[in-house]
Amino acid sequence: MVNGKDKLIVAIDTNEFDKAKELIDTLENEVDIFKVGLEQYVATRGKTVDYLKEKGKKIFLDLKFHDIPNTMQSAVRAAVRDNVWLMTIHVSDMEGMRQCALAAKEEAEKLNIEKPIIVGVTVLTSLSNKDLQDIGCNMTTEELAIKRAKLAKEAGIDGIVCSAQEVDKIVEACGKDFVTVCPGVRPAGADKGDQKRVVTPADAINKGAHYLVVGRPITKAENPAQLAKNIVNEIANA
Ligand SMILES: O=C(O)c1cc(=O)[nH]c(=O)n1[C@@H]1O[C@H](COP(=O)(O)O)[C@@H](O)[C@H]1O
Repeated sequence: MVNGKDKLIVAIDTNEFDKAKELIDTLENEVDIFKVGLEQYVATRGKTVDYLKEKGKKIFLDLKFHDIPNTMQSAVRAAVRDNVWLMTIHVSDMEGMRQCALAAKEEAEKLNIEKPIIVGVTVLTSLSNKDLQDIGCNMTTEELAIKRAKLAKEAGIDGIVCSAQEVDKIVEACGKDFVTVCPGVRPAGADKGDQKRVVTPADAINKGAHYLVVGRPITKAENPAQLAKNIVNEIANA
């Protein structure tokens, strides 16, 4: 039986530090891994990262770097120095991804600390096939996610972010040690919000996802700790 707490990542998407702190305190017994994303990081200038460190929690820094190779690798080095556990870049050109993978390794070795896991975002879970067509991409979300996962692996990135809808195909293509992080997770009957490719926690685990990212279903719940507990149990029983 898997430990649900090792698989659940809660996204603290709020633009106030006090609200983030309140959520972290409320969830501290149920959740070990928290995601600090763009909204929270920019609004609080990274203050939440410091608070999570004080609490001894694992930090997923989700800033989805995408830029020229030199800028990306330099930002990755800074994140390594901040000692985060996992971080995102976008699956982009091979040179950019290769430089990020190398930079993380070099910087961690220099500091003698554990290298953060680097994952590349394949196709956002808020996108559908039609959205891809609209921006000039004639592939399905699944085809593009698999293609990008293979590219990330070839470039030396540790894993990817994808919808659990396609995670089984990615595990098949890239192997079960290639880290898979799946947002767009919704307990049965929960509001989808802007997510289009959603999967329940149990189905995501059964399809091979290593980590599940859940935000609003927990953070907007009347009792976030209870919701987190339910999801942890659903993962463990999957
Ligand atoms: O990189 C991510 O974490 C991410 C990638 C993706 O494809 N889809 C996606 O929703 N996310 C993030 O996962 C979280 C999902 O939040 P909820 O939709 O509220 O559960 C948000 O913080 C998103 O920024």
